[in-house]
Amino acid sequence: MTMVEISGVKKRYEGGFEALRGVDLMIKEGEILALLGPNGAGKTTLISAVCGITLPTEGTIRVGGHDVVTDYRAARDLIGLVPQEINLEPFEKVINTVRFTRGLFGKARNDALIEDVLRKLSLWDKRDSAVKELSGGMKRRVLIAKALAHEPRVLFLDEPTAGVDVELRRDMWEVVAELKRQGVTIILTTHYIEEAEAIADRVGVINRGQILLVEEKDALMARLGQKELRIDLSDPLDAVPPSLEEFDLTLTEDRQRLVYTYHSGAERTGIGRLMAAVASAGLKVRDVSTAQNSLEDIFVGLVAEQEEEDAA
Ligand SMILES: Nc1ncnc2c1ncn2[C@@H]1O[C@H](COP(=O)(O)OP(=O)(O)OP(=O)(O)O)[C@@H](O)[C@H]1O
Repeated sequence: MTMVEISGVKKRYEGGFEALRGVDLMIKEGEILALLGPNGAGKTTLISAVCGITLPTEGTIRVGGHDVVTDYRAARDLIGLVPQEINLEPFEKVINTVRFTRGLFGKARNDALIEDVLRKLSLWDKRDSAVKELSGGMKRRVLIAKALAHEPRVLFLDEPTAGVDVELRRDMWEVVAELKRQGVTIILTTHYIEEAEAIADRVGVINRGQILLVEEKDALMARLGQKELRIDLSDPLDAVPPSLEEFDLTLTEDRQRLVYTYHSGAERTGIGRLMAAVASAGLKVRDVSTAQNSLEDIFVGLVAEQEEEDAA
């Protein structure tokens, strides 16, 4: 079942800036989608639109089949939101803050559930502390607890681990894994590829208000796992020698470097055989180096493509 359905969504802010330029995205129930993108890409705007905080200028969004504009209440009831900015009542006790959120959503009091949420987020010992006494990382945990207090079916995490320590990051990942087991759909925005790698089923890349790619994480990771072996030669070559044909090498323009592409995760990379074949072909090697495709390379490539398209 499709849990979140975003069709043709555009958002133009007052003043004319178009933060979303036609977004289509389907998210299945129980799926974890990580949305990656540089600052200002439109991640927060998109989440705000799905949560009914920002009104799209064009397009429709449904959550659990409910239109977030015309059927706001029903859609919003399904959603938990962990915002990027900490917006807590400083003098309130942790436990009351979390209980209050549940009440806001019209759910009956459930102390066992609140205790469970607070324990999972290592907040139980702090339940009677005033929010203002907590560290920044602890406050972020409270935001997550609040979002979970009304048992959402869809959870949005807007850069949940930006600027937090490794321990909280791991805790958060565990909480996400458990929610997934319960069938909760999770959408998180992040700048960290390792975060997407750790928890996402699919990864989307957004830039300048457009989704540039949505791909199964494993496929994306396979692409990220591609490496290049660069062999610098002492003497320029006219062409790749026929004896090296099977390695599908490319010769760079200066004719002094052979480039071999392989998969770093593969059992057999073929590097040993290649080097032996290079020596047999009588080529003198001056240096070798390797380079890995990073998400940044993928970003840069996608962004360059997008700019070319925009210019066309
Ligand atoms: N209320 C607003 N009025 C006008 N422009 C806005 C408003 N909110 C956001 N923008 C602009 O829309 C663009 C997208 O912002 P958004 O916060 O959605 O990006 P983001 O991908 O979440 O970025 P970050 O990673 O920095 O949080 C930015 O250029 C931002 O300046």
